[in-house]
Amino acid sequence: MSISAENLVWRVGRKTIVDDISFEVEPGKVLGLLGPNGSGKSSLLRLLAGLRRPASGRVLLDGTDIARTGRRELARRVALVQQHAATDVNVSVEDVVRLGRTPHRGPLAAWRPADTQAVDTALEQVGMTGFRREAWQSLSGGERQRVHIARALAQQPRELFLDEPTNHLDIQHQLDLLRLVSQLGLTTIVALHDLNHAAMFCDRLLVLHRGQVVADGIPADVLAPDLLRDVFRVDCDFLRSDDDVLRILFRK
Ligand SMILES: Nc1ncnc2c1ncn2[C@@H]1O[C@H](COP(=O)(O)OP(=O)(O)OP(=O)(O)O)[C@@H](O)[C@H]1O
Repeated sequence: MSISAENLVWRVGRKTIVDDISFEVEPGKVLGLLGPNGSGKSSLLRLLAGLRRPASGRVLLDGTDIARTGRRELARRVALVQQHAATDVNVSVEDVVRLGRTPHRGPLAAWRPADTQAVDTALEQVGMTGFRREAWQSLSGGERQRVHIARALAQQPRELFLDEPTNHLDIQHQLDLLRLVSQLGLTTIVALHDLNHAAMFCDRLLVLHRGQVVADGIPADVLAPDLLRDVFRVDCDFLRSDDDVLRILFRK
């Protein structure tokens, strides 16, 4: 397994936000994290990336507990793009993406051709090469989102965690981004709200409700009418497209 969570629990005060969550992701697969607002998706991603310590349970990367992995080593291996990721003003797009190289470089190490290559490739992958000299603060919300993803890709992680990466993007860029993510070959965990996108681009889905896993499986099994009614409070019909992908039609 690339990454696994074992009985993860995270609390704030007396409130249990992540409640005994376990799952595994095979190398190179895309796991979609679904759930209503406040169900614990972002909290779980932060635990997986080592930004929060679980109250109990553990996160394993190739069988090693991340609590025993150094911060730098972890940063070379996993990248998290958070919602509303902030970046300092007065920097260029390229500067932001170059930050992704930090875990790979020593404190006084010279910038290497491999670093330039990683930055160039990452900008290209998200379609932002033409913006590299632009000021960060001049970008639209969607462009900023793509640059943050480029920074994560420049990190050249093996595990990529994305928290609602499409939420500022127009429909073309939403589809481009999810297509890119699904083709990278990285072990990816992506929190999404669009259930159709989850069905199109994820190998597996994990559905959270009130901090617990209520479904785990392939999209065709997980996205069932009962689950959508009970967890998301919506009624819907299902179709199969010509390319055999599930399509959810929401009722008015
Ligand atoms: N640091 C914190 N302190 C207090 N409560 C928190 C903290 N972080 C998260 N929570 C609470 O935990 C619950 C889950 O939040 P989380 O952001 O993980 O959910 P989510 O599924 O990502 O939601 P959304 O879809 O709205 O982004 C929410 O009720 C939130 O208010």
